[in-house]
Amino acid sequence: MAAVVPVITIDGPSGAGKGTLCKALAEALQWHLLDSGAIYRVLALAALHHQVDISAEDTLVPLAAHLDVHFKVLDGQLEIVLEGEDVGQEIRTETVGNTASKIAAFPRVREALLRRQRAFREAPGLIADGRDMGTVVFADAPVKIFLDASPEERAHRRMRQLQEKGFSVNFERLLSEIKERDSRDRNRPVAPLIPAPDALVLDSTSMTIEEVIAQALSHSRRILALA
Ligand SMILES: Nc1ncnc2c1ncn2[C@@H]1O[C@H](COP(=O)(O)OP(=O)(O)O)[C@@H](O)[C@H]1O
Ligand SMILES: Nc1ccn([C@@H]2O[C@H](COP(=O)(O)OP(=O)(O)O)[C@@H](O)[C@H]2O)c(=O)n1
Repeated sequence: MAAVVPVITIDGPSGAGKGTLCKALAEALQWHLLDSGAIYRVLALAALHHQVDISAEDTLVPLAAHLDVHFKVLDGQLEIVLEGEDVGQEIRTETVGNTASKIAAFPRVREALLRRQRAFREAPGLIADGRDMGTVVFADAPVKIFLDASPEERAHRRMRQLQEKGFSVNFERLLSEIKERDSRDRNRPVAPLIPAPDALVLDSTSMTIEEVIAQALSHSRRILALA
């Protein structure tokens, strides 16, 4: 029987540091990486491009099922290609993030993206970044981490990150968007954002990136009995 490929799931709200932690874990362990939020963001962008009504689940489901998206690594950089176009930058705006959060509340949209996400599980292992990685998509994962931080800290982090990318941002608006998105992600009936019962919960509000990485790595190594 083929060995089950191990998965480390990292779930949590926007700006908690999931992407940063996942990249560091993937590099340290030389494992594959799934940014599931990018898939929801690409779907949101496709819906906006095609002027699909984002409140209509019936029209979003076929779009999700046939989404023409490819993830390519070029010169060590991840390219996200939607219908032949690199959309790596375009999907990072808060407008796209908010739209993603709205369409992610539809159960059949989530269902249509399940197989695509599970296909990332390849040897030697996968680091999976999202909201429902440990509760739904990879519920059998041996290592689950729920990364959190206060909304204010997350809004500060997001503001600095967006400013570095050249976007102009308003802190108060960002904070209220983060709170609105949190509430939608936590309160939806399907795959809500909650820690899996067997997840290690890390509150990174007062932790440096290095501390978060060190704790996550030692927890993972202990469970997976890695050197
Ligand atoms: N512990 C931390 N302390 C300070 N800044 C952090 C920390 N973790 C991540 N960041 C920064 O916060 C921003 C958001 O992190 P990111 O990994 O994109 O979050 P997420 O994927 O959860 O939305 C990035 O600019 C990142 O460098
Ligand atoms: N596994 C996932 C990943 C993202 N999402 C949705 O997609 C949106 C964008 O995800 P993201 O991970 O890129 O967001 P950030 O945490 O980077 O802001 C989230 O607000 C969620 O609503 C989800 O529902 N399930």
